[in-house]
Amino acid sequence: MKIAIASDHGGLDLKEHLKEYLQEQGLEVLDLGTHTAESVDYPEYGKACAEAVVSGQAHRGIVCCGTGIGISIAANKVRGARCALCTDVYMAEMTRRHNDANLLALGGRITDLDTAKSITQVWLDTPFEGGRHQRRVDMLNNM
Ligand SMILES: O=C(CO)[C@H](O)[C@H](O)[C@H](O)COP(=O)(O)O
Repeated sequence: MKIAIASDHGGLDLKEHLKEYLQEQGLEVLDLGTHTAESVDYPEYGKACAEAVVSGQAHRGIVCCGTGIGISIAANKVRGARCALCTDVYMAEMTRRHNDANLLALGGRITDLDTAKSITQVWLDTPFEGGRHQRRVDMLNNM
């Protein structure tokens, strides 16, 4: 599986650690930046990551900013993106089971690395349930 990953400066450290974590598992990572601690604008990075997923360049995407909020808002502006900001593993599980979330947002200033790794693992491993949830995802996709 190929994972696109992007962050602003507030999510940079978390992005770098998660990139390493994903690569250790043999996953291919498409790193869309940012690459330095210089202040940048999260909309650009959220958009780039969501576009990589929606276009099929990557299977899934992970976006990080300080809280995960701004960059998730940006990603969700891209048609076909279903980006879920998760702060615990239950949210990660449910957003895969019910929302078929194709992007995960995390906050580098609010979620510690071990928790972020657990969230990421559950989000990677949990399948979409389909059924009644497919109808709702179709509604989201048609908005
Ligand atoms: O978008 C955000 C708030 O939800 C992110 O946390 C950003 O990383 C943050 O706004 C960046 O703030 P900074 O003061 O420019 O570092």
